[in-house]
Amino acid sequence: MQNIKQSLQKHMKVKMLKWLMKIIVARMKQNTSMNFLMLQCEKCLDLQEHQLALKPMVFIINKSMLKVRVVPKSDELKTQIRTRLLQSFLFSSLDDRDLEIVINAMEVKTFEPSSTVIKQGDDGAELFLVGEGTLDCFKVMKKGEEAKLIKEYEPGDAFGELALLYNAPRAATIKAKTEAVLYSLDRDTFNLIVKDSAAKKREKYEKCLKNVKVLDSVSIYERSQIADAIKEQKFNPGDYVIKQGEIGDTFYMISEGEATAYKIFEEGGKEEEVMKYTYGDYFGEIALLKNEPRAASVVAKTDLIVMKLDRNSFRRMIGPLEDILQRNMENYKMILDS
Ligand SMILES: Nc1ncnc2c1ncn2[C@@H]1O[C@@H]2COP(=O)(O)O[C@H]2[C@H]1O
Repeated sequence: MQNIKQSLQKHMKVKMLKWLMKIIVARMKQNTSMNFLMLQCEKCLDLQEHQLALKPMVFIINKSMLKVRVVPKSDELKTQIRTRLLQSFLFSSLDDRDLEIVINAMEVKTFEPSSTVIKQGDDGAELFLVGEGTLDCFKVMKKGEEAKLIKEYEPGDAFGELALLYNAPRAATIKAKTEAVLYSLDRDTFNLIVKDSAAKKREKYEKCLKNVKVLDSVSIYERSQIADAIKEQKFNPGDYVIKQGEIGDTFYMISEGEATAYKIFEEGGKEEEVMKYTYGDYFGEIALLKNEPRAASVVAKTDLIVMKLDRNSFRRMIGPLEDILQRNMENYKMILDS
């Protein structure tokens, strides 16, 4: 208790400290949930003034009180887990401190080829991150039907998050295809560190992604995975999002505003408008599909917000839509030829 008090002292005034210590003691006595404690903190604190103090404070409380799970492991293993976590979309928005907690809590589990890791319909209490090996995901779409193979997992992919996010039974069956080394994360640590930000991100971007026409054929589940991988960027009118001739590593979808594409057709020539983009449109795919420099510039016409995917996410999420993208690329030619 003294430790908690000392750590908290660094972050807040005496009055607030007294109040917070009261809550902590009450929480200890009643075993109140962390969410309840957070709610009380948010209600009672003037967030404007104390927003900065809130995060370190909650972190300290979490660490001190929830006895954050630590599974002892070597530095080498920690580095291996970190590498995989950084490849995973689900964990992409965690800061270093949260990553450290997740790494500490993870447990290594190995599975023989053909063994079942998760069974559709079961209760689930852990999420898995693939360290090594590949796995298959099967789903029974309608009662009485055979399970269909819907997905393959490779190192850096995470699965088993739905049961934890939505307190639902396992939505699919996952079987090891090769020998698999998995890092399992327990429900409590997931709830504490990953759940809120992951759920908010999915909710926010799933809505915008529904308006991206090229993703019409993508399943609801795949759309939520794209949401995990998205990074957002804002531009002012006149800003260049993409410059013709540059190397490109990013795919863009517009969630707000408008943009215009310009192309210089011959050396020393002027930029000519070739395309207009609005809400739900995408651009930046040619450089990624063809491994060529940017074929045109794209400039923000209004205030612009884009959802970005990097090359790796694009390959894994949008790559299967290559046919549609190629067909759409033909449209550019038609516009330019007409
Ligand atoms: N189309 C899909 N529908 C539901 N779950 C899927 C699908 N594709 C992959 N999965 C994964 O399969 C996992 C099964 O366990 P969960 O329901 O906890 O979480 C699920 C997802 O991580």
